[in-house]
Amino acid sequence: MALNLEDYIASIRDFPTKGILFRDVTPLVQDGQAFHEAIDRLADFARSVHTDVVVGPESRGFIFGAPVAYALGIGFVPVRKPGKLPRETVSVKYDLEYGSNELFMHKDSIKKGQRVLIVDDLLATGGTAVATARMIEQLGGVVAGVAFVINLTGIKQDEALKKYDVFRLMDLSDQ
Ligand SMILES: O=P(O)(O)OC[C@H]1O[C@H](OP(=O)(O)OP(=O)(O)O)[C@H](O)[C@@H]1O
Ligand SMILES: Nc1ncnc2[nH]cnc12
Repeated sequence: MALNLEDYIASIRDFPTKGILFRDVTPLVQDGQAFHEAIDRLADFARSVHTDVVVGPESRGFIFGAPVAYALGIGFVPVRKPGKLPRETVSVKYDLEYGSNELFMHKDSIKKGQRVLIVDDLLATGGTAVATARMIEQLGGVVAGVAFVINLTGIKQDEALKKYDVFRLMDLSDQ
């Protein structure tokens, strides 16, 4: 029988700062059956959009992205924070609620025309996903879809996400 994956998410008030309700995926990952089911369902979506390669943003995107790529027998590309990738990169700066951030990918990580699935644990403002999509497109890739374990509701999400096929395993409120 299918598990209720929402039961495996911990919610922590005022972490990492006051006013944030942190949705923690570690109980899901710690449970073999729940983790397996989450990856299977993300992998089904990946197949349905004809994914050639999976891209995952550091660091929680690695936890879900790499097993999805493995399940399909395709490659995984990490999106990293500043100062981590050793070879030639592309990068995109994006705004956070307070301040800004920059993400990087290796220049040779995506081949022209490849269908790319972005996988991450959680969609909040969409800043990370949109910045990642921009880099993929800059490299000549096609964003086949964007897949999350959790979609946070009640938060203003980047309109630029609307043009993509967005899939999530569950909706959870930001409050
Ligand atoms: O939709 P957004 O507003 O961009 O927020 C979602 C992103 O924030 C979190 O990562 P974080 O940058 O905290 O890094 P971590 O995975 O290393 O904890 C989460 O794992 C997503 O990648
Ligand atoms: N509320 C939240 N819980 C967990 N990760 C997050 N990343 C951004 N917002 C988050």
